[in-house]
Amino acid sequence: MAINWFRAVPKLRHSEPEFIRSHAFSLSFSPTKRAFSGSGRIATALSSSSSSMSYEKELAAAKKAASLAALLCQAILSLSDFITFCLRVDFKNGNPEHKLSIESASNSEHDNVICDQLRMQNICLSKTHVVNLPILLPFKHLLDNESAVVFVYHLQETESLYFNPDCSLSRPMANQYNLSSQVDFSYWFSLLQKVQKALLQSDVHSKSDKSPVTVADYGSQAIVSLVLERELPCESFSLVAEEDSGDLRKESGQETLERIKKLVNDTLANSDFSSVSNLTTEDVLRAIDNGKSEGGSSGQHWVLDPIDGTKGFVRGDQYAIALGLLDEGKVVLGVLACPNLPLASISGNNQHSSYDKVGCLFFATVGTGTYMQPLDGSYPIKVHVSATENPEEASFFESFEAAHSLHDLSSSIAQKLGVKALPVRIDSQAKYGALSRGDGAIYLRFPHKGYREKIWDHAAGCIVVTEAGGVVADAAGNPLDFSKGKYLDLDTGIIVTNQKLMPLLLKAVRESLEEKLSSL
Ligand SMILES: Nc1ncnc2c1ncn2[C@@H]1O[C@H](COP(=O)(O)O)[C@@H](O)[C@H]1OP(=O)(O)O
Ligand SMILES: [Mg+2]
Repeated sequence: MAINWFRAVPKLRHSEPEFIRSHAFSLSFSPTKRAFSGSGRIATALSSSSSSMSYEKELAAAKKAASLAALLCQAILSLSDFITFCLRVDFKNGNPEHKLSIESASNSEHDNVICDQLRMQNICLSKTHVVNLPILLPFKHLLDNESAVVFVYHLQETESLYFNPDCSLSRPMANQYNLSSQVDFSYWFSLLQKVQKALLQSDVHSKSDKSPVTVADYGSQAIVSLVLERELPCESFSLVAEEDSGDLRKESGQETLERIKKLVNDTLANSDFSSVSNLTTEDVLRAIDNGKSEGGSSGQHWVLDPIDGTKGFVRGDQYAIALGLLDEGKVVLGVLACPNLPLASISGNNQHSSYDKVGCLFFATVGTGTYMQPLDGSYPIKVHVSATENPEEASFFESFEAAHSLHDLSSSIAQKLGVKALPVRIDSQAKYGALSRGDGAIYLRFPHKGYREKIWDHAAGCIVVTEAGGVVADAAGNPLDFSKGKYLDLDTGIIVTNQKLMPLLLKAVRESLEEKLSSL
């Protein structure tokens, strides 16, 4: 039995009559489900928060926009004519120069170029072969590197093979294929040597303008921009976003633009925005270019990363659609859609989860806490950062990509703190989401010298963590300043943890940075 809780029209900052009518809602509490439910567009948000109504309208629009963009990205990932195969060889020696990455689209020039090159090497590599190819080779001999990771993709299947310096395979791959380090890799060694030669000879590792990530990036930005504009009609709508339409307006961008238009229209047609789904290419370009704002310290600015963690997206791992709202230079609202993030904990200590349910939406408004909602639309729950005071129990997150953050420095900091667990390496602001629900207790990010952090890479994540009780700071302990335009003014790194661990973490960071400096 559901108890009728109340029926109300929320107090609004902007009081358009039409808006008020459409946002009247009813809210009920079900003792059996122990949850609120409701009708009306912001009932879900209200069921989880009643203390501050000021950003409800924006939050509802942002959740909708991010969820739709996530849907678009997932749809793109599942399109068979986009990702027929992708072979990526990533040398884990911390040197970004040593990367070899192929993205390919069916019947595209890339497929043909790769296959031609391989044929010249007497390797007949059809798409099926690529998919079934268990690339088991000792990269150590091949490239004289410490270790290597090879990813083979086909549609949504992703297999990650970890090779250790002794040529053995790391789990779970070894288990999956029932292999041991005694397996003779010599055949694969010679095959892959040829594959590598072919790949290096072919000029295919430039980003294709038809690559799924390009289409998803632009498509996601167009959708978020359209939904926000539609839901929040306001003269001073301002969006600071990563992409602009420059390349799409060129002759060479026309085919990609058509694909984006179709995917955006299809996504909108299947949503409650079906009335906006007949967009022309000009509409799409205009929506993308809405994101040209520079941000700053006055007024309101939406901040969007349409696909944060593009490397993870291509690899089939973690990525996020990250949307924040700045009000007078402060982040007041954040939504993170993480389509591949398991609902269960991904902490280094969680050995048991099968991760069969994925897709999380994290959202927070200032002063009301952080909520996590499965992307399938079921009820949100309030989340909190880990309460641990003991660094030995704390597992920590860092970038998957060694090129994005100094793994050695994180390892030195973790060692000083006495952290026992291995680092959890995942892409994108999904790290902030996972941290906000206590999967791990620390996030360390130390980009290589010269890299400038952008506001869209941290705005949403920052409020999601702080509203869950965490602290986000630069390496000196200062809060991040989002009021300076597109960039964060940082020259060190970003550290995140709970309030109790922050003093210890800051001390370890300071000592490790000093050691690093003195060793130069
Ligand atoms: N050299 C770099 N150093 C640090 N971060 C980078 C670098 N290059 C790109 N990024 C950005 O880091 C973010 C992903 O970080 P993480 O390693 O945590 O997944 C992305 O926003 C990515 O940009 P982009 O969004 O353009 O791919
Ligand atoms: Mg990003």
